[in-house]
Amino acid sequence: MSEVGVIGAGAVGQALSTLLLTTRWCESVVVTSGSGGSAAGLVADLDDMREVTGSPVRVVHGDLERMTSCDAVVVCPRAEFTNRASTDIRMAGLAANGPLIAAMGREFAGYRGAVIVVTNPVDVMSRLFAATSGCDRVFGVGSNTDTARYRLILARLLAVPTSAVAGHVIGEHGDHAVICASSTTVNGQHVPVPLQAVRDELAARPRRISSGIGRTRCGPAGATLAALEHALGHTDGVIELSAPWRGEWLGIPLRFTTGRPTVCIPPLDPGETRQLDAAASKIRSAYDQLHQTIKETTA
Ligand SMILES: NC(=O)c1ccc[n+]([C@@H]2O[C@H](COP(=O)([O-])OP(=O)(O)OC[C@H]3O[C@@H](n4cnc5c(N)ncnc54)[C@H](O)[C@@H]3O)[C@@H](O)[C@H]2O)c1
Repeated sequence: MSEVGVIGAGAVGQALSTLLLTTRWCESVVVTSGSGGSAAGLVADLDDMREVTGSPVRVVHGDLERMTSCDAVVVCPRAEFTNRASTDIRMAGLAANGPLIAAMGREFAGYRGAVIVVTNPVDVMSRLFAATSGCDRVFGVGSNTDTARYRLILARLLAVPTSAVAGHVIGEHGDHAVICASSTTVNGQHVPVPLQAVRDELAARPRRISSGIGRTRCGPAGATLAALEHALGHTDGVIELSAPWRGEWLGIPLRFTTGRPTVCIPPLDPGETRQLDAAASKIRSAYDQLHQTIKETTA
């Protein structure tokens, strides 16, 4: 049994806490939010759900210090800003969310649990949290949602069940996502992937969700739950998460065995290799720029 901390009681934090209550593998969920009001509201709402469903999972409101005794912490706050970007939408959160995540990371210095970062741009924020906290079990959620969407889209385009499709989306959780088409199989056979159609739908899907229900929440919450289950050793298997690799941070497949990850990059063709290099370089330069700004403003 374990205790999970959720930092941020917005769309993702709410959907994730609900999932944690219904999946029932943890003992308690500790929730915190910026003003405290949303966390208190969420705790009361979940208490009601707990009573109705008979879930054994306790939900409590706690501060960041309380979180450091949790087995795992999910970092999903969002700083106040208006996102007016029409491309590279997730990267638009860099300047607003960076100082918030850096400050939070410092609060977790010496923390030994697993940290799952959701806040965008997630590949940069995961690296920032790892650098400021010194924690060595930090993973970012994003490429696993992209991979799930890829499998759904390809299955629909090829009229096969999703279970027949094996493939990954890696790199940036954003405009520089790399579709590993050359290693994708359907029923174990390599297939031609209609790349443009897949890319168009991968870009359209989050927009459709946000314009319909305000924010993406259920997919990312599911992806975060899966990341927690792998990082805490409840599930073994491969999952695409943002993690360090060859001096860079980006979404890559990790094979977890009892909570321990090993990198398992699929074979890439030359075009995919170039795309992955471009994603790594974009994430690195965004991180370097942010790191410099934070250093100057905290000096
Ligand atoms: N990586 C992914 O796959 C993925 C998917 C969806 C959303 N996201 C990102 O996750 C973040 C959260 O998204 P959301 O839709 O839940 O946002 P939201 O605006 O609905 O909720 C944000 C929450 O953060 C809280 N918060 C603000 N400052 C805080 C602080 N200092 N301490 C604790 N909590 C604080 C707010 O009170 C609010 O409860 C965003 O950056 C979003 O872009 C990432």
